[in-house]
Amino acid sequence: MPMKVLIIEDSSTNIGLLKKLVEMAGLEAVLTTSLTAARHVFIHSEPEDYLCAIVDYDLPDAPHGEAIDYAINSYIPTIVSTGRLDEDIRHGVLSRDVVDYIPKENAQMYDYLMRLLARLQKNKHISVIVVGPKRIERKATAALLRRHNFITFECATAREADNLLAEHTNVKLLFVNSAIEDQSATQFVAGLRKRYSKEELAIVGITDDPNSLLAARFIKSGANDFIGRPYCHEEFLCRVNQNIELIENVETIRRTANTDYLTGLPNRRHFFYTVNKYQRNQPAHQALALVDLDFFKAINDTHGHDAGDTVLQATAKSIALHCADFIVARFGGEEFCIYMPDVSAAEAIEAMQSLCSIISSAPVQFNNIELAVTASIGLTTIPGHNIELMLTHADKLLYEAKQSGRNRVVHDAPLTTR
Ligand SMILES: Nc1nc2c(ncn2[C@@H]2O[C@H](COP(=O)(O)OP(=O)(O)OP(=O)(O)O)[C@@H](O)[C@H]2O)c(=O)[nH]1
Repeated sequence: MPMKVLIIEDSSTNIGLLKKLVEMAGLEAVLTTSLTAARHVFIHSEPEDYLCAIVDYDLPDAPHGEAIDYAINSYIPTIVSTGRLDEDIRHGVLSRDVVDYIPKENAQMYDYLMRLLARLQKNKHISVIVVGPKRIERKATAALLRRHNFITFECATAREADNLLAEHTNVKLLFVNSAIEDQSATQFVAGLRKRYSKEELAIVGITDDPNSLLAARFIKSGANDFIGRPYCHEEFLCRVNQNIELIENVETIRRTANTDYLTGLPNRRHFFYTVNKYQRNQPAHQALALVDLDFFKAINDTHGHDAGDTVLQATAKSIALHCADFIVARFGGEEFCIYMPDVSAAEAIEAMQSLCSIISSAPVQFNNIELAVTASIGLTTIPGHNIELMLTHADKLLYEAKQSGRNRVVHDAPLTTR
């Protein structure tokens, strides 16, 4: 079920626009036109059902931001929309615990709102650690982050921060105060940088003395960024988002570079990288299979290239599902590769024979036509071979499978294991 967004807005034009934006973000818009109506709707709800509220600053029954207080006190992260933005209103908005504000007059701001909604959804899965000697300051920073839906952890020392990092895998951002007590903050940052790259973990240094040289020292020690206290909330948010987005962009580039565009399976490059990592541990058992669709050219020639693509996607799905414990990749064309670490020859033979049957017994649907598909599989199970040698062997066995009639597995396991 999609999460909800509570909209409290009295202008019918804006309410329609906000509804559309919220729905475009894959969320459910709950529309109310006054504070009274919002109270009525929300009384039957749980705060957990709501991703956030978008609240008009100035409503007929709440002219001074009272609806904002209502949403915040109901534990819903609150975004304020406002038609006027003089210094008084800006101060009135930012003195409350809001996520952000959007001035209504600017069309660009709706684009900003879309990004904010996406950000709030993603942040629910991102952890941030705040390290600093003073409890009250840590709590204030963590509260600011929680407003944006981040999962937060706080600690006083570098040692505790190390433990938190070891315990939690989805930490993407770490704030460290320059005055931590058990280690110099810059040494701590330099140590972290040996273990976590800038694209894995963003580190932001904090100092109470913005005029010190600490900013440069933090950055030179490997911090991604630096911020002085007391924070300007808007600057704080911009820096948090910028650092998280950088990490996400690198993740996207990495994922794209490692993935086959048509099937979504890992590509050849990623396959080699992963298998090499496994082989460093010299597994006692290992097997490798090359899976090649039979007469695939005929499917393209008879039904068109889109039909061929659909068959490749369906086959990739079957392989991924059936070989979830193995490392699989699309090698190119109609050829897939499966590396099976720590499985005996007998288990590998059984897994590949069953894959072969699964492919041949499930014709692929394309434009109301059933396309029969079969695959030939070359499987090598000889221990101790490196990946290149395994591929050469599997390729020869695949050739034998094709020559001896297709739709079969040919392997090199000794007779005793069969
Ligand atoms: N639709 C589609 N076709 C592709 C793609 N990549 C390669 N092909 C086609 O796959 C076909 C492979 O043909 P062949 O190498 O002759 O293999 P085959 O017809 O399966 O014959 P055997 O392997 O001997 O059973 C070629 O026609 C390629 O153009 C792709 O991404 N999509």
